Amino acid sequence: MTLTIALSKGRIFEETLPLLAAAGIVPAEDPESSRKLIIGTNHPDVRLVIVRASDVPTYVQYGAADLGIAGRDVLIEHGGAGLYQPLDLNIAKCKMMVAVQNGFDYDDAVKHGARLKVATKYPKIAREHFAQKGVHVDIIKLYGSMELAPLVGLADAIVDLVSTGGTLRANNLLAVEHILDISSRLVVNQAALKLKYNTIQPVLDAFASAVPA
Ligand SMILES: Nc1ncnc2c1ncn2[C@@H]1O[C@H](COP(=O)(O)OP(=O)(O)OP(=O)(O)O)[C@@H](O)[C@H]1O
Ligand SMILES: O=P(O)(O)OC[C@H]1O[C@H](OP(=O)(O)OP(=O)(O)O)[C@H](O)[C@@H]1O
Repeated sequence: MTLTIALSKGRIFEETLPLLAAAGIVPAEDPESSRKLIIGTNHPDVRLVIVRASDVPTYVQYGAADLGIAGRDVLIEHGGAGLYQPLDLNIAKCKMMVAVQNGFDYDDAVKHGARLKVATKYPKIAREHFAQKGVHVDIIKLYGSMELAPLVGLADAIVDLVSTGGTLRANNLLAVEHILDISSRLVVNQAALKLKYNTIQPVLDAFASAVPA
């Protein structure tokens, strides 16, 4: 029975290679250098489909892929319908933070009930966070490079992923609030798990045994 695994290029693909290896799966090509979107493996019945990170849940939800790996950020924004999420893989770790330009008094703005303009690729997470704090916000949806928004007056604050903090520092920004710890999870199509149980379960077990500390 064919098994299709949805992955994104870059850090998730790189950090998934050891997990695939634990399941005895070795990709036939490197998606960084190949333009192919369907990549075979050493198993004739296992293939990888290479999609945008934020599209992984959609491919798995509709059964176009049986399994996928996606960040918690992406899964929250997607909503998780039709997905079984059995395993935190502890890869692609980072934090979802609120950041502002150095010199912007975030605490004071919050204390005085200012209405904040918040630029983000993660509107659901941002909306929920500020609703919990009781802060009024206008969410400005962006698709990348959120760090630019406060520098050019598009927003007062951003909600974005932070790992080393290097991108914030390079752009004169400061993290002012931690929202969530993020890592990537294995997602499985709920129908596929039942129909292909004998194929999928050993892969889940192998991944579970290889999750980094
Ligand atoms: N700097 C980082 N360090 C560690 N993990 C990260 C970092 N940035 C993002 N991630 C995690 O890795 C996942 C994939 O990130 P990646 O940069 O490959 O895709 P993207 O550019 O965010 O997505 P898309 O292509 O859909 O816009 C993110 O969803 C997040 O969970
Ligand atoms: O704290 P740091 O270690 O600097 O990492 C944070 C950066 O990493 C992510 O971007 P990424 O590198 O994935 O680029 P992208 O926005 O093109 O996806 C994220 O959107 C931040 O900009």
